[in-house]
Amino acid sequence: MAAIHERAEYGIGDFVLLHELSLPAFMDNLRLRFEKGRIYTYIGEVVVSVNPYRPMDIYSPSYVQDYKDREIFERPPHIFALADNAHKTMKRQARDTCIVISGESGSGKTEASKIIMRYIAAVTNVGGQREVERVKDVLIKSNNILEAFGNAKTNRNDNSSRFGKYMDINFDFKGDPVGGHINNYLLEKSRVVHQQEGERNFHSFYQLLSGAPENMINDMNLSRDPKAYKFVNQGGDHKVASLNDKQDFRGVMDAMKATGFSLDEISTAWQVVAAVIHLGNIEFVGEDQAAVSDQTLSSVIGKMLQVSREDLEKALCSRVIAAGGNVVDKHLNVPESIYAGQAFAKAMYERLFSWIVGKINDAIDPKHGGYVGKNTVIGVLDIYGFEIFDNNR
Ligand SMILES: Nc1ncnc2c1ncn2[C@@H]1O[C@H](COP(=O)(O)OP(=O)(O)OP(=O)(O)O)[C@@H](O)[C@H]1O
Repeated sequence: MAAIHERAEYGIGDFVLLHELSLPAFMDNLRLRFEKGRIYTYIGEVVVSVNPYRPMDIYSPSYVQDYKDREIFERPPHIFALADNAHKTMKRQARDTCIVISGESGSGKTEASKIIMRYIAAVTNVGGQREVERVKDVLIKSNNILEAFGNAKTNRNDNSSRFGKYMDINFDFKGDPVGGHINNYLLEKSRVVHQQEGERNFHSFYQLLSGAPENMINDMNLSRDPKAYKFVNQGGDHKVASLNDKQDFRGVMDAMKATGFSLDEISTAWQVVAAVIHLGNIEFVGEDQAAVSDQTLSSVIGKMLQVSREDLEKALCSRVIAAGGNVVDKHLNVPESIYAGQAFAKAMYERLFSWIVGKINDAIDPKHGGYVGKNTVIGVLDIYGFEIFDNNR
């Protein structure tokens, strides 16, 4: 049992063995263990994890070896044991397994899912097959891309996932990863046009502004200062000490290339981000019939989206109505056009995100590497945490 491997001073390693089953006893044990640097505690086969908010030297290769092919209660509580158990069960019983990670925002769910993936990557493919290495590489690198476009700084977490993720990793009969699939759901698209005090838009916007090379910035008619753009400056200070947007931009570019995005596709993705940034600054004039006030700006956005200025303005300032078999364009007034612009920005960004996830899925589709045999999956559900907003949109 877990307790055998840890001295009493570290508290009880499995809550099932607590002498008294009460909330205070539970919390006292959790606190004691945390103070002694033990962030993981079991409740049977469930792992309770307390976010240390500091790097811990407990994920190195020697720890991987300590947990590899062991039974869950053989070693002190660790998320590696859970990952190993899922992998072993799947292999031994040829049965699909699922790991559910839940907790409030900032509690460490996404980090936990990455630790699980890195553990699985470390203990598989002893044979060194190239395709398995490629799949593992894409699975790990795709996190950079997903986080750039789907994570944001919130008041609770500098790198908060603003979408839910369910990821399947497919394994062959030997237990080596041969592919995967990511289901994303409920991207918080309202953030594209509105951020609360102290929060930011998705990282991608700031990464583009600070990391893109000069010629790209010029081609997109951008200035580097987020304060110049309404959709990215509502939360106040855009600098986040724990993030390096410039460096992260390069990381995302590398990850996109490694995942199989063509240069053209990468450029298109950033152009959509630039178009959204510019869209926030569009203003409208007019009484009943709104018109875009700065046509130079609508030309720039049109260029990013490869549509004419006229078509873009029409999309923002009118809507199509079908009545009695007739289809007519109805002019919008200024508030309606502002609303249309915001809806357009949100829809475009959401589609961009889904398209990116689709591209990653193409790259890790088991059939991509020619795998046709039977496979089993480990599913990892990382569902975003609960928060209380001033305004729940
Ligand atoms: N095991 C860990 N070791 C060290 N630091 C950690 C660990 N887990 C989480 N952290 C720290 O806590 C931060 C928040 O964790 P994470 O983003 O995983 O939370 P989350 O539960 O996924 O939040 P959200 O629901 O907002 O996405 C991380 O950026 C990291 O700094």
